[in-house]
Amino acid sequence: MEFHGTAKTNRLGHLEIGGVDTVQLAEKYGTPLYVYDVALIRERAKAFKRTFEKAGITAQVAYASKAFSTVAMVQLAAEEELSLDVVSGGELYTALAAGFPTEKIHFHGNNKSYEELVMAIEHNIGCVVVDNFHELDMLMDICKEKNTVIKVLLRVTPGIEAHTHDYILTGQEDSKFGFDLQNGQADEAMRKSIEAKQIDVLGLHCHIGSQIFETTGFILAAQKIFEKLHQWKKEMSFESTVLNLGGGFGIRYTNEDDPIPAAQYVEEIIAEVKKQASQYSMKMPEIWIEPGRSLVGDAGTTLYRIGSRKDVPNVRQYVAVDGGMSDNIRPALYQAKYEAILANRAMDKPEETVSIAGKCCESGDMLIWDLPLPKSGDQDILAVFCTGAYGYSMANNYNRLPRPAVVFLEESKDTLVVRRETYEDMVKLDLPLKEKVKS
Ligand SMILES: Cc1ncc(COP(=O)(O)O)c(C=O)c1O
Ligand SMILES: N[C@@H](CCCC[NH3+])C(=O)O
Repeated sequence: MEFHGTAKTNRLGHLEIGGVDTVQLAEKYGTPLYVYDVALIRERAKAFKRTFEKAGITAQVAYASKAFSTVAMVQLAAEEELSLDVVSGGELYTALAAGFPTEKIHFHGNNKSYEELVMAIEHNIGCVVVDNFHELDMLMDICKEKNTVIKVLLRVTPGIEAHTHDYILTGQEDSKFGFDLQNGQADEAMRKSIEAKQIDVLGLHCHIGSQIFETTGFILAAQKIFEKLHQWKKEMSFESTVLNLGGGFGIRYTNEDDPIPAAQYVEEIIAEVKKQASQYSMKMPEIWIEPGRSLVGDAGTTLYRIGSRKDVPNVRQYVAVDGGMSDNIRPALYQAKYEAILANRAMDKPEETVSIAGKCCESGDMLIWDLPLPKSGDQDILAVFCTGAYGYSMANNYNRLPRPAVVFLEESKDTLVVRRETYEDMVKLDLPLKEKVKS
């Protein structure tokens, strides 16, 4: 199996990441445990930025924090001079708590509340990505009341079916997101925004989906958007200064995945935008992108301790770990596939095929089906790779399982960035009906 980033086997035969022995980490912090290879996140961020710089394109690379939003991660994004995409008051609050520069925050979401919009405006965030008419009206009201102007992008739906799981498609016509580019909605939104004194339209946004392996969808989206921009230039004298083509760049979870390098997505997008701008004699817009998964996905690994085993003769060996769909819901939600090894016996060859079960009370709580592993037993440490995106951020307390801690690894140092939830945390929001029931 191909390791990601700084992951390797050390002289004890253990999996090491960022120069730190993961077996020692499991001892020190307990399991399940999310660990991140910080150098790999930095490398991914630099690769995106470098590609724009090399091409001489003014750009913003906004980290889509929904992939993994914590104060430390947002601070890391700031260190790497990324912008930040937030999609809720909670993500915005996290960014503010991290001290992220507010002018580089972009606020997304298909149902932002009045309170969330007020929060965004009061903190002078960089721009709001407007999704629908309801939001546009609220924004105008709030700005009128506060006598201010808000910079916006209009999110458009270009009518493109990217090749990915149905649940993570967003650019198709029948989508809950954005103004439809073809049925007149986007035209109306643009007209309304241009007329409103409180709205400063920087340009358009579009996000076609997630875990996408080819550039065709991005190219098509750019073409459709430019067709529309050309029309708006003639009809409304509108020229876009920004074109945000979203995120969605795919990563390799298993050998079945064959993504192109980040730089290639960006190079092909730049080439198409240049071509379109020149074809319509329009100014080259700034290009913004919003990678989430491709910045943090393969930098994350989850460490579990193996517990019970169940043999279904001639059918399957179930091997259970101390986490599951509560810390990684992706296999249950999208039939997502992962690779894993035994962190404490990283050199051992596979001897059997087992299926990794979680500990939640659901038959569907299976993390990996048919995984080749060395003969494993109680207390072995299973390392599941590529859990850095939409793992911690989609974690939950089903069965009142406390969410795992998160540790950053870099230059042989481990730093706890999210502490493990405790049983006390599990009941801290509960309000009792009475004093403890006496037995
Ligand atoms: C609007 C928007 N931008 C960016 C992203 C990030 O996507 P990904 O993590 O696939 O890069 C998403 C999630 O799909 C999204 O909805
Ligand atoms: N949460 C999804 C991706 C959705 C991204 C947000 N639009 C995943 O784990 O793949």
